[in-house]
This record gives sequence, C-alpha cells and structure tokens, in this order.
Amino acid sequence: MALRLPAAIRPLRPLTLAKPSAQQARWLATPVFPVTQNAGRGPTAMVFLNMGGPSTTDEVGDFLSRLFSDGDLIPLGRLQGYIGPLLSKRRTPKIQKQYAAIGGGSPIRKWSEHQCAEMCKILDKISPETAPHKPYVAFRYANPLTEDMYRQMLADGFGNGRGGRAVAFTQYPQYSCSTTGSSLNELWKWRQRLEGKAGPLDDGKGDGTIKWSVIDRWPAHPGLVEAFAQNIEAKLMEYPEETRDKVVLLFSAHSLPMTVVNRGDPYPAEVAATVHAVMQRLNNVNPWRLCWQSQVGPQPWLGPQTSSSVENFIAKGQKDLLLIPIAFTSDHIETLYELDEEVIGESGHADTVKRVESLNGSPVFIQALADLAKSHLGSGVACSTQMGLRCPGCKSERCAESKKFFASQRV
Ligand SMILES: C=CC1=C(C)c2cc3[nH]c(cc4nc(cc5[nH]c(cc1n2)c(C)c5CCC(=O)O)C(CCC(=O)O)=C4C)c(C)c3C=C
Ligand code: FES
Ligand SMILES: [Fe+2]
Repeated sequence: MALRLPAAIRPLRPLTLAKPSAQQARWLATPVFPVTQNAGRGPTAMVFLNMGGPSTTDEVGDFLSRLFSDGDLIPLGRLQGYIGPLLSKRRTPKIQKQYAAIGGGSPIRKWSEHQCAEMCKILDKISPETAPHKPYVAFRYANPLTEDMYRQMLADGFGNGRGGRAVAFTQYPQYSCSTTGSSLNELWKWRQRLEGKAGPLDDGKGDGTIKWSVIDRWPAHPGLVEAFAQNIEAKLMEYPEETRDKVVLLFSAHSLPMTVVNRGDPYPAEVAATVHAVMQRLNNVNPWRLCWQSQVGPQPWLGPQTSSSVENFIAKGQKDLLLIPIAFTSDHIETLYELDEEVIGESGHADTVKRVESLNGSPVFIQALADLAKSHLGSGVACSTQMGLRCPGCKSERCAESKKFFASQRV
C-alpha cells in the first residue's frame, strides 16, 4: 500500500522555470546593487579618519575652536571650556592669513574624498566578498564631522538593528594618541551616543549593531613606502646627476610636545620606522635626517626643528636639501605654507632647497590603501595588538574605554 504523506511534507514537484523573455534576460544581466550580485558579506563602510581642515577662511574659527577644545590633543583639564575658546580666538587671524596664502582653504577634504572613493572602487574588484564598499570621511575638527558621518551611515542603512560592517581607517600612517587616538575616542563617543544602550536610535535589542574594526597604523606598509619612494625619486631627478646622490634628504614630521613623548606616545618610533623603510627602498644612497615641524606655544617640543635644521645645514655649506613630509598623506598648511613659503622661501636657496610632492592623488598610494584594506578585511582582526595597550603614562578614562570597545569587537 502506498504511503500517503501529509500534505505539509509531501515532496514538491521539481520547478520548471519558464525561459525569460528578451527583456527579462536584459534586466537579469543588469547589476542592480552589488550586494545581491556577489551574495557576499557586504556592504562595508570604509571610514577615513583624519583631523580635517577648514575648506574656507571663514571656517578657520570653528576649526581652531574644536581643535583647542580637544582634551586628547591639548589637555587643559577643567579649564578646557574657558581657555580653549580664548586660545583659538587669539590664533584665528594669524591662521586665516596662512590659509588665504595657500588658496583660501585646506585641500584635505577634496583629497580625502577622492582617495576614499577611488580606494573603494578598487576594493569592489579585489575584495568582492565584502563589496560593495561605501566611502565615508570623518574629520575630527572640520566638516564632515564624525557625528555627521555616523548619522549618514545610519541613514544609509547601517546599524539600527540591521548590523553591517564598518572599518575605521586612520589616515595618519603613524599612531599618536593626539591624532588617531583622538579620532577613535570621538568615534567611540558618537557610537555610544547614537547606537549605544542609551542612544536615541537604540532599538532595544542590544548595544549597537554595527561591527567596527580599525586600521590603526600602517607606518611601514610596502605600498606606502613605495609611494613615498617614487615621489622622492621623481624630485631627485630635478638635481644634476653629479650632485644627485649628495642631496641631503630631510624627512619632516609634525612635532609632539615632550609631555606627550614622555607619556610613551608611539608616534616618534613609528615615524622613524617609515623613514627607515623608505631609505631601505631607496638603497640608502643619500644622507638623511629626521626633523620635526609646527611646534605651537612655549612648552618644549620634540626636535630638531625643521626650520632650524635647514638654516644650520645651509650655514655649514650644504645647499642641496630635499624636504619630505612623512607623517601626512595630503597637502595642508604645514606643507604649502610652513615648508614652501616659510622654510624654503626664507632659506635664500629656493633653487636648491626643494620639497617632495605630498601623496595626494598618487595612484600608487591609492592602490596601497586598497591593498591594506583588503588584507585587513580578510584578517578577522579587530585592531592591531598595539591598539590594546595604553601609554605607560596614560591617565585618560576615554582612552581606556574606547580601546576596550574597539579591541573587543568580533569581526
Ligand atoms: C601627524 C600629524 C600631526 C600630529 C602628530 C599633530 C599633533 C599636534 N598638533 C598640535 C597642535 C596644532 N596642530 C595644528 C594643525 C595641524 N596639525 C596637523 C597634524 C598633526 N598634529 C596638521 C596637518 C595641521 C594643519 C591642518 C591643515 O592645514 O589642514 C594646529 C592649528 C594650526 C595652528 O594653530 O598652528 C594646532 C594648534 C598639538 C598640540 C599636537 C600634539 C599634541
Ligand atoms: S594617552 Fe596614549 S593611550 Fe591614553
Ligand atoms: Fe597639529
């Protein structure tokens, strides 16, 4: 006797699909949204972190006011709210003149948006399993601010119980608690406010649903080193062949107050790591020194200063000097004004003291960003081991909490 199965578990007749019409076939062949195309783990938000800069001279006041209010950069304790605005107000006219002299504003927004968008296009090809990659820029002191970026991500469908993966990708190759550390503390703050248990967008299901991971430092990444080396080689070609190998390479990085260095900040060692890797790639042909620029205020800063190093070398008879900005990936007042206008302009030897181009739109650099991001996305790692360790002299609760959060993410 044939066994009669209940309707619910009776095997279904195999489905035979009708052949699609020509119009349906065209529609099926058209990529709608890459998420459905590759059935991978995307979309992935790629968030570039940086300090930002004022796009116009009118934005300088707000930029400096946010910068001087940042206790991770300029710790003024309980007086931060009073002294910060006073210092920024006093400094605004001077800095406005500098931005006016470099074309009326900082090019950092233009470069960051370009670099991030181009990197995402490459990532869609080389990392289809995490595609589509959506570019975001989050600045610490200028538009687009971290808060605006986070709200945009939520509006775009990340979080709000829907999850999604986001990578915070610092655009400072070398880690300092005053730069990348500050940006991560800010990101963590807005994550708590917007997505955390008490946040207005909390869905009651848990403590935020976006999975964050961090590319927190990349001082000796081969692609970064290659991009720097190619720009240096291009500039060296402008010197006559007989003197080219004797040009002194002066790597220049933004300085740090000695209080920050002595707290145990990783930045000086990481800048040195970049310089060594670049010199190795250049076969150590030219003599070189690392010096530090852009000191602000009366307290002691890490030296030697870039400007006095140039003066002293010239006084010793060394005129062929090549300045290499090594701790920032696009142009800013420190390159366009301080180095070009002040250091080189006032050296009296603008014909032989030159500056290497910033990385800006370098395709080698953008490819390096994509390679770095691809390795990170496939690594299953939330952040570097170094990120979990606080500076020996750190007393900041913000650092403790934000590091704990990022290091505990499971991706
Ligand atoms: C790797 C880069 C930078 C480090 C490290 C850094 C540390 C640091 N900076 C200040 C104070 C100021 N920095 C200012 C501007 C500024 N800083 C950097 C980079 C680093 N800073 C850049 C690229 C810029 C210019 C931005 C642009 O042009 O787009 C300013 C404002 C300008 C001024 O008033 O001179 C201040 C102030 C401290 C105290 C610090 C370490 C603790
Ligand atoms: S200051 Fe470096 S970890 Fe807090
Ligand atoms: Fe600075």
